[in-house]
Amino acid sequence: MGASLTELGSKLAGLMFIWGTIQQLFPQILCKRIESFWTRLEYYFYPYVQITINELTNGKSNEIYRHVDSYLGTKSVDTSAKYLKAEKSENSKSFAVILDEGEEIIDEFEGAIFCWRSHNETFDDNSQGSKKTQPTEKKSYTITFNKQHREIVTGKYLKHVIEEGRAIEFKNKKQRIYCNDSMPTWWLRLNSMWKHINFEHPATFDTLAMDPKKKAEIINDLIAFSKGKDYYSKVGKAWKRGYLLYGPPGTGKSTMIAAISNYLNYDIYDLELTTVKDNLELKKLLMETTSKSIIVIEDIDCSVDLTGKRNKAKKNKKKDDSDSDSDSDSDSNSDSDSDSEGKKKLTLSGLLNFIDGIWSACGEERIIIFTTNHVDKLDPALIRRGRMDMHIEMSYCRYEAFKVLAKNYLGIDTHPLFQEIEPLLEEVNMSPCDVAESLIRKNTSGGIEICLNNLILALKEAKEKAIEEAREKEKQDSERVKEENPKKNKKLSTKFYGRFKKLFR
Ligand SMILES: Nc1ncnc2c1ncn2[C@@H]1O[C@H](COP(=O)(O)OP(=O)(O)OP(=O)(O)O)[C@@H](O)[C@H]1O
Ligand SMILES: [Mg+2]
Repeated sequence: MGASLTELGSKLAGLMFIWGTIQQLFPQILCKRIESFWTRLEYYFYPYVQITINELTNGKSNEIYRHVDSYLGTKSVDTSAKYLKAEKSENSKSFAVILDEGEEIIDEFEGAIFCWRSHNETFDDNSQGSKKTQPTEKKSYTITFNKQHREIVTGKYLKHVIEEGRAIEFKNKKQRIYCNDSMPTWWLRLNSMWKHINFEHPATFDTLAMDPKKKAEIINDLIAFSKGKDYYSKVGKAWKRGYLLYGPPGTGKSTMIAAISNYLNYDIYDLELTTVKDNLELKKLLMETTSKSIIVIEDIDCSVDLTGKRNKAKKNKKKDDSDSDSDSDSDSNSDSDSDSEGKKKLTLSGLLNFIDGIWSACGEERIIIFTTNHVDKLDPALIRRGRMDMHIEMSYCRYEAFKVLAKNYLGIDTHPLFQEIEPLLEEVNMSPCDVAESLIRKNTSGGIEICLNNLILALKEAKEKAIEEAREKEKQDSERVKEENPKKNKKLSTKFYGRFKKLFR
């Protein structure tokens, strides 16, 4: 097809030359007649249409060109094209193979054939008005197809190419982690409120130690979310999802965020609430986040005092009207939002609006994650379902989670010492972080067995310590009860003594 098109092109160029000569020789009316006849002839004999996609339009980069580039990059590897180029951009994880100048690719879509050709013209540019001309490159792609497929191209095919290209770019793009910093106002007027670096955390769901059922549930939820564009628009909900990760220190909450980011290839916006001045700044920060991203607020219980004011408001309300119920929704919070000096500041209702207010729908496909060590300290409105859709408990390391760590750190699926470790892990509350610490010593101390024995020792010590602490606590509690209610205790003991006597009389 490519060769026939080239031949036809050169024949047409010849005919155009003849046409130019005719135009000079014959009067205008005759020329018009010949022109319309020529158009009909051309339409009959040359049934192809061509669309050009330039790299630059009006001096700016053309987004469609980039998507076509990515799309053809994947196609070019399994075609007969001989001259290909390998390129890697700064923001890409891997290199891309693209067509070299003049190469052709035949693509098929819904039974129609499309011929893509890459062009690279170099010309002397003196558009700046300077005497010296600059050699400038003009890159483009042309797509040639039979005119009967015009509707497929404009209706479906180009859309398909752009979407596929965009998906390839997204898959190859390097993830970034953004953080907000306190900056002077003049700086923020000129720059973004977020600073970023590339995110290269090695955590994945495979290396994350947790109950496999729970892990599968989370992965399925993430898949459903990332493919849920149509569903969310059908039910009329903003395309976002909230996850609350809670559990003791070292149980993998931050690691889970990295695993989610790597799984979905989303950027992370690590929101530091303590540097946010007020609700307006929070809103601006939200507006500067992009789609396909994770907004994270770590240790939300310690970030700012979001619960204090609310509790105060509740207490006052209770005082005024002891019968009335205290509502736990954001609306009830508005009174407590302005502080006593009337200054605007960051409030709980500001944060609630950030999560699911009307502004939260700017941008789409976003995940919001809160982490905390103390879930009970959080305001119920902040974590109610719909805001934090999935509550995930990151718990101490049990046997199933240990097996993942053993595989990661020691490269083993089973070992005779596992039999001894299993019951200990069910009894002892040890975080995956501490278990990993025993296993990571493999390189310095030698063998697998030594690592496992170290772990057994650590578990036994932790068990002893826990028993000791429980005993101590029991002792303290009973002493406190005795101190607090000596009379009551006396009464109770005489009462029980009386009954006891009755029973055994
Ligand atoms: N579930 C886990 N799976 C794999 N590694 C884990 C897990 N939990 C902890 N680790 C290891 O322990 C280290 C600390 O974990 P991480 O920072 O994710 O804990 P955290 O729950 O966020 O703790 P904190 O509450 O103190 O922020 C990590 O570097 C990771 O290697
Ligand atoms: Mg953490």
